[in-house]
Formats: sequence, C-alpha cells, structure tokens
Amino acid sequence: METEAAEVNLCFTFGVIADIQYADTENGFNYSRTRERYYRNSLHLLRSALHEWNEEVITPRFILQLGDIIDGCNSQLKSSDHALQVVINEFAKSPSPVHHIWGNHEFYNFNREQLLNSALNSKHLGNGKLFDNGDSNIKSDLDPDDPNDPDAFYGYHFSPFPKFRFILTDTYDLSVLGRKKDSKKYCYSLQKLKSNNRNENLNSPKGLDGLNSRFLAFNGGFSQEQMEWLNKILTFSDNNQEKVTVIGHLPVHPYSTDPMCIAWNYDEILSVLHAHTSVVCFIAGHDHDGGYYLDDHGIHHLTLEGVIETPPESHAFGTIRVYEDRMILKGRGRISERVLHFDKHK
Ligand SMILES: Nc1ccn([C@@H]2O[C@H](COP(=O)(O)OP(=O)(O)OC[C@H](O)CO)[C@@H](O)[C@H]2O)c(=O)n1
Repeated sequence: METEAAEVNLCFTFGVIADIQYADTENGFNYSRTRERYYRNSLHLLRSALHEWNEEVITPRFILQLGDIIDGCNSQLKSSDHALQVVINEFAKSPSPVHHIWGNHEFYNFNREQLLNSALNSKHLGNGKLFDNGDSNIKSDLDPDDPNDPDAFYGYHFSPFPKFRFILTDTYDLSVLGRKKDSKKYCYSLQKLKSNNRNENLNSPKGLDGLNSRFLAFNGGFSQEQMEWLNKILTFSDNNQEKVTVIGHLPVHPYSTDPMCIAWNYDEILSVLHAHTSVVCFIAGHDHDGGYYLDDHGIHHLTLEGVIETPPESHAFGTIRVYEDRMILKGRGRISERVLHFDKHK
C-alpha cells in the first residue's frame, strides 16, 4: 500500500554509474595494492546495469555516467579509441539518454579537443534555454563557454521535469591533465599543484597531511569563470524555486570522500553551492569506496562506489527515484539504499 502511494507521487527516476574504467586486460590493483581492479569484468557489470534499467517498470528518464569510463592503461595498450567504442556500444542499449562527465582517466586517454569531439561530449542533451523561461537573452548569459578559449567546457545543465535541474560540471577545468602545456589554465594549475605538493611525482601524497593530500595531479578544480557560470544558473534556479543536483567527477565535501580524492578548491565551490537555496544534492565518483554526507546547508553529498573495484559477483549502480520532497537511491550491490530528504526550509 505504502509503495503504491509512493508511486503516485513519483516525479521521475534516473540511473547512476561511476568509474567503469574498462580495459581489455588482466585484473590489476589500485596504486596502494589494497583493492583489486576488474578491468574486463567492468564491462559485464555495465551490461547488467543496462539490462536492469531496461527492465524497470518506470523507465529511467536519463542515465548519469560519472566519469572514468575507460581506464588510463588503454593509453599504454594503444587501445583508447577501441575501448571507448566498446563501452559506448554498450551504452547504446540504454533505455534513455546517457549524460557523461569527464574524470582523470578520460584525460589519460584523450586530450580536450578529442573529448569535445567524442561520444563523451553529451552537451547536446542539455537545455540551452532554461525551463519555463521565455526570455531568450538568458540563453546566452547561461551558456557561455568562453569563445576565446577553444578548450573551455564548464559543463551544461538540463531540466528533465518541471522544477528540477541537473548541472553537469567539469571538475578538471583547472587541471594539469588534458590541457596544452602553453595554455593559461595549465600553467596556473601546475603552479597551484607544485606550491602545495613538493614531491617529484605530483601524484604522490607523501608528506601531505589530511586535506592537503588532495593536491595531486589526478585531481583538479573549478576555475573562477566556471564558478561564475554555475552561480548564474543557480541564481536562476533559486528564483524559479527549482531543486538542483550538481554533478562532477570529483567530490567536493571532505566528509563524503577520502581527502585524496576531493577537488583542489572544494572550499570555494562549497561556498558557491551554499549561497543558493536551490541546491539539494552533489553527486560524484572518483573515490571507488564511495561516501555520503548531509552537510549543514542541507546538501546531500553522494559519492558513488566505482564499478572497477567491484567483484564479478556484485554490482555498483543505482536508480534514483525523485519525489517532490526527497530522492531515494535504490543502490545495487556495493551501493547502499539511501533516502535523501530535501530540506523543508529551502
Ligand atoms: N600514491 C599514488 C597514487 C597514484 N599514483 C598514480 O596516479 C595515477 C592515478 O591513480 P589511480 O589510482 O589509477 O587513479 P584512480 O582515478 O583510478 O583512483 C582514484 C582513487 O584512488 C580511487 O579511490 C596512476 O598513474 C598512479 O600510478 C601515484 O603515482 N601515487
């Protein structure tokens, strides 16, 4: 009876999956050799996730692929294009559109130009124009990838249902990965990294304590222009009384992840999110162990467990059911079930 009542108030559902890191190679381990990585099997796990989404009574309205779709080892194996095609062929069986974001492993395999011209650029699925808004001037304000920077890609947003918005962000807009070495953003990022990490290997956290261990080359951050872009969309969403979920590969709250996996300028992006009543959730990948935290501004920080470190007999994907007052994560395998209530005072 309770389930039937819940179905009545259901707005829509969507699927989530993170860190597939497919490669046609033998199993390996993470860097600290504490977790096995199942490179081939990750494709089977993706296949069964897609099968389940296809079988669901209420078809997910969209799927979020949270980055690191193929592993960096494909680059050494000279199989980046092929591996990506294999995974994209699987996603073609999705019952609904797939939104992709970019993680560090995308940049181990491809540069930004290649990514922008690949199946991993799903920006065409975004609403250039904001929902419920007749003012076409707003479109150019809110869709401003910098025309002077051919590699600029802050992200995009879409509204799958009235009063709900999803904003996909590139958490590597500041990064030493994927950018040309003579670009402004590369130079700024390298300087930021080196001033916080004195190791020769910039992926090594040796000597870095606590949150300082985030200053690693496989992480990145948000540029000022990108945060201004995000701020404008969120202002629109506040005024329109929307509920917004922001998505990025890197987590942004220290209590939702291992500090080695958090965005470099997580504090700045948190200030942006906290300045807006519309933000209800931030969904990330990257930390394969997953995490969750409800912050003191009522924002749910959900870090999804990675497929790549999921044993063959388990799963790592979920379906999120969205209601007016909450979202329910129906996790499978390593991903727990969670109820994410929206803050009533927002
Ligand atoms: N202490 C370390 C850790 C890593 N590296 C090197 O950095 C590159 C990326 O590491 P990797 O573990 O593959 O990155 P993932 O995105 O798959 O995982 C992120 C979190 O750890 C998951 O929870 C790679 O080249 C490593 O060799 C390093 O040098 N020193």
